[in-house]
Amino acid sequence: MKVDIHGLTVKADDRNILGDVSLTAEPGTVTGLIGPNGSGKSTLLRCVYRALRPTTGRVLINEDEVWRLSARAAGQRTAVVTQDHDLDNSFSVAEIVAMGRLPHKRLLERDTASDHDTVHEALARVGMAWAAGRVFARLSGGERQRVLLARALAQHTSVLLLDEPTNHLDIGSQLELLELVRALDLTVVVAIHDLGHAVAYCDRLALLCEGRLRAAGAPEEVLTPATVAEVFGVRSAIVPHPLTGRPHLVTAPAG
Ligand SMILES: Nc1ncnc2c1ncn2[C@@H]1O[C@H](COP(=O)(O)OP(=O)(O)OP(=O)(O)O)[C@@H](O)[C@H]1O
Repeated sequence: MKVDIHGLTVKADDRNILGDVSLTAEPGTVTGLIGPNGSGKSTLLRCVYRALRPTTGRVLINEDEVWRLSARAAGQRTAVVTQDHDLDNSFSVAEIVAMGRLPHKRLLERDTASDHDTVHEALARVGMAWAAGRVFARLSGGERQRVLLARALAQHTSVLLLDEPTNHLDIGSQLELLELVRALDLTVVVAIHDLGHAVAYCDRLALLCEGRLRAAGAPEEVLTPATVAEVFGVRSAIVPHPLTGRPHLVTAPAG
């Protein structure tokens, strides 16, 4: 499913925290949202997953405006992994992941054998099958992050939104998660700080700066040395990675 963002503006405290942002994420691609702290990445994602109504503008998922969909219909299309979660401390990991099945179930419908299979497949996919019976709140930050990704995968949506998914993860787990996300064949929109990861793992990038879309397109078109210097204040170059041959962004302090 395609995600179409048209003229999104969000005003708060008399200022535009997003100003007239338009962007399309095509099916089967990974779109990276990049930009300095406070540039509006999370706000943009929140508008897509209906946590925030924009002041003006629209978000369409497969031609349907998200606020015209029921919460259930929206949950069948879009899954999200964010940094802030407010989950009851006593839930087990399997119970947390099973929540991903809720948009597909009727009120008070019990979990089926197929739901259990989906939960365990999703946990296995993120390397957390061993933790199914553990208490979610007692996991490490990185383990919790992987469980929340499993919950999103168990939701079986076409669109996956990720807000800083590699936070808390060690470098091996970061690369594993990014490889997994890239192989999913979903419409993925991911807010990501690490520009090296953004270049290596995203098909397209959207660079936000003070709530405005500064540039969008292929990573090499967006992260030119001039743009990186202007927006982030560092020198940069995109070079072939010595180990993988993939494009790789290297940075150095401004000279
Ligand atoms: N509800 C709100 N009321 C007022 N200002 C807000 C609100 N939500 C976000 N902001 C402000 O909007 C700006 C954009 O915030 P947002 O969290 O979208 O940025 P971000 O690019 O995700 O930042 P970071 O990289 O630091 O996570 C920030 O200046 C933030 O303080």
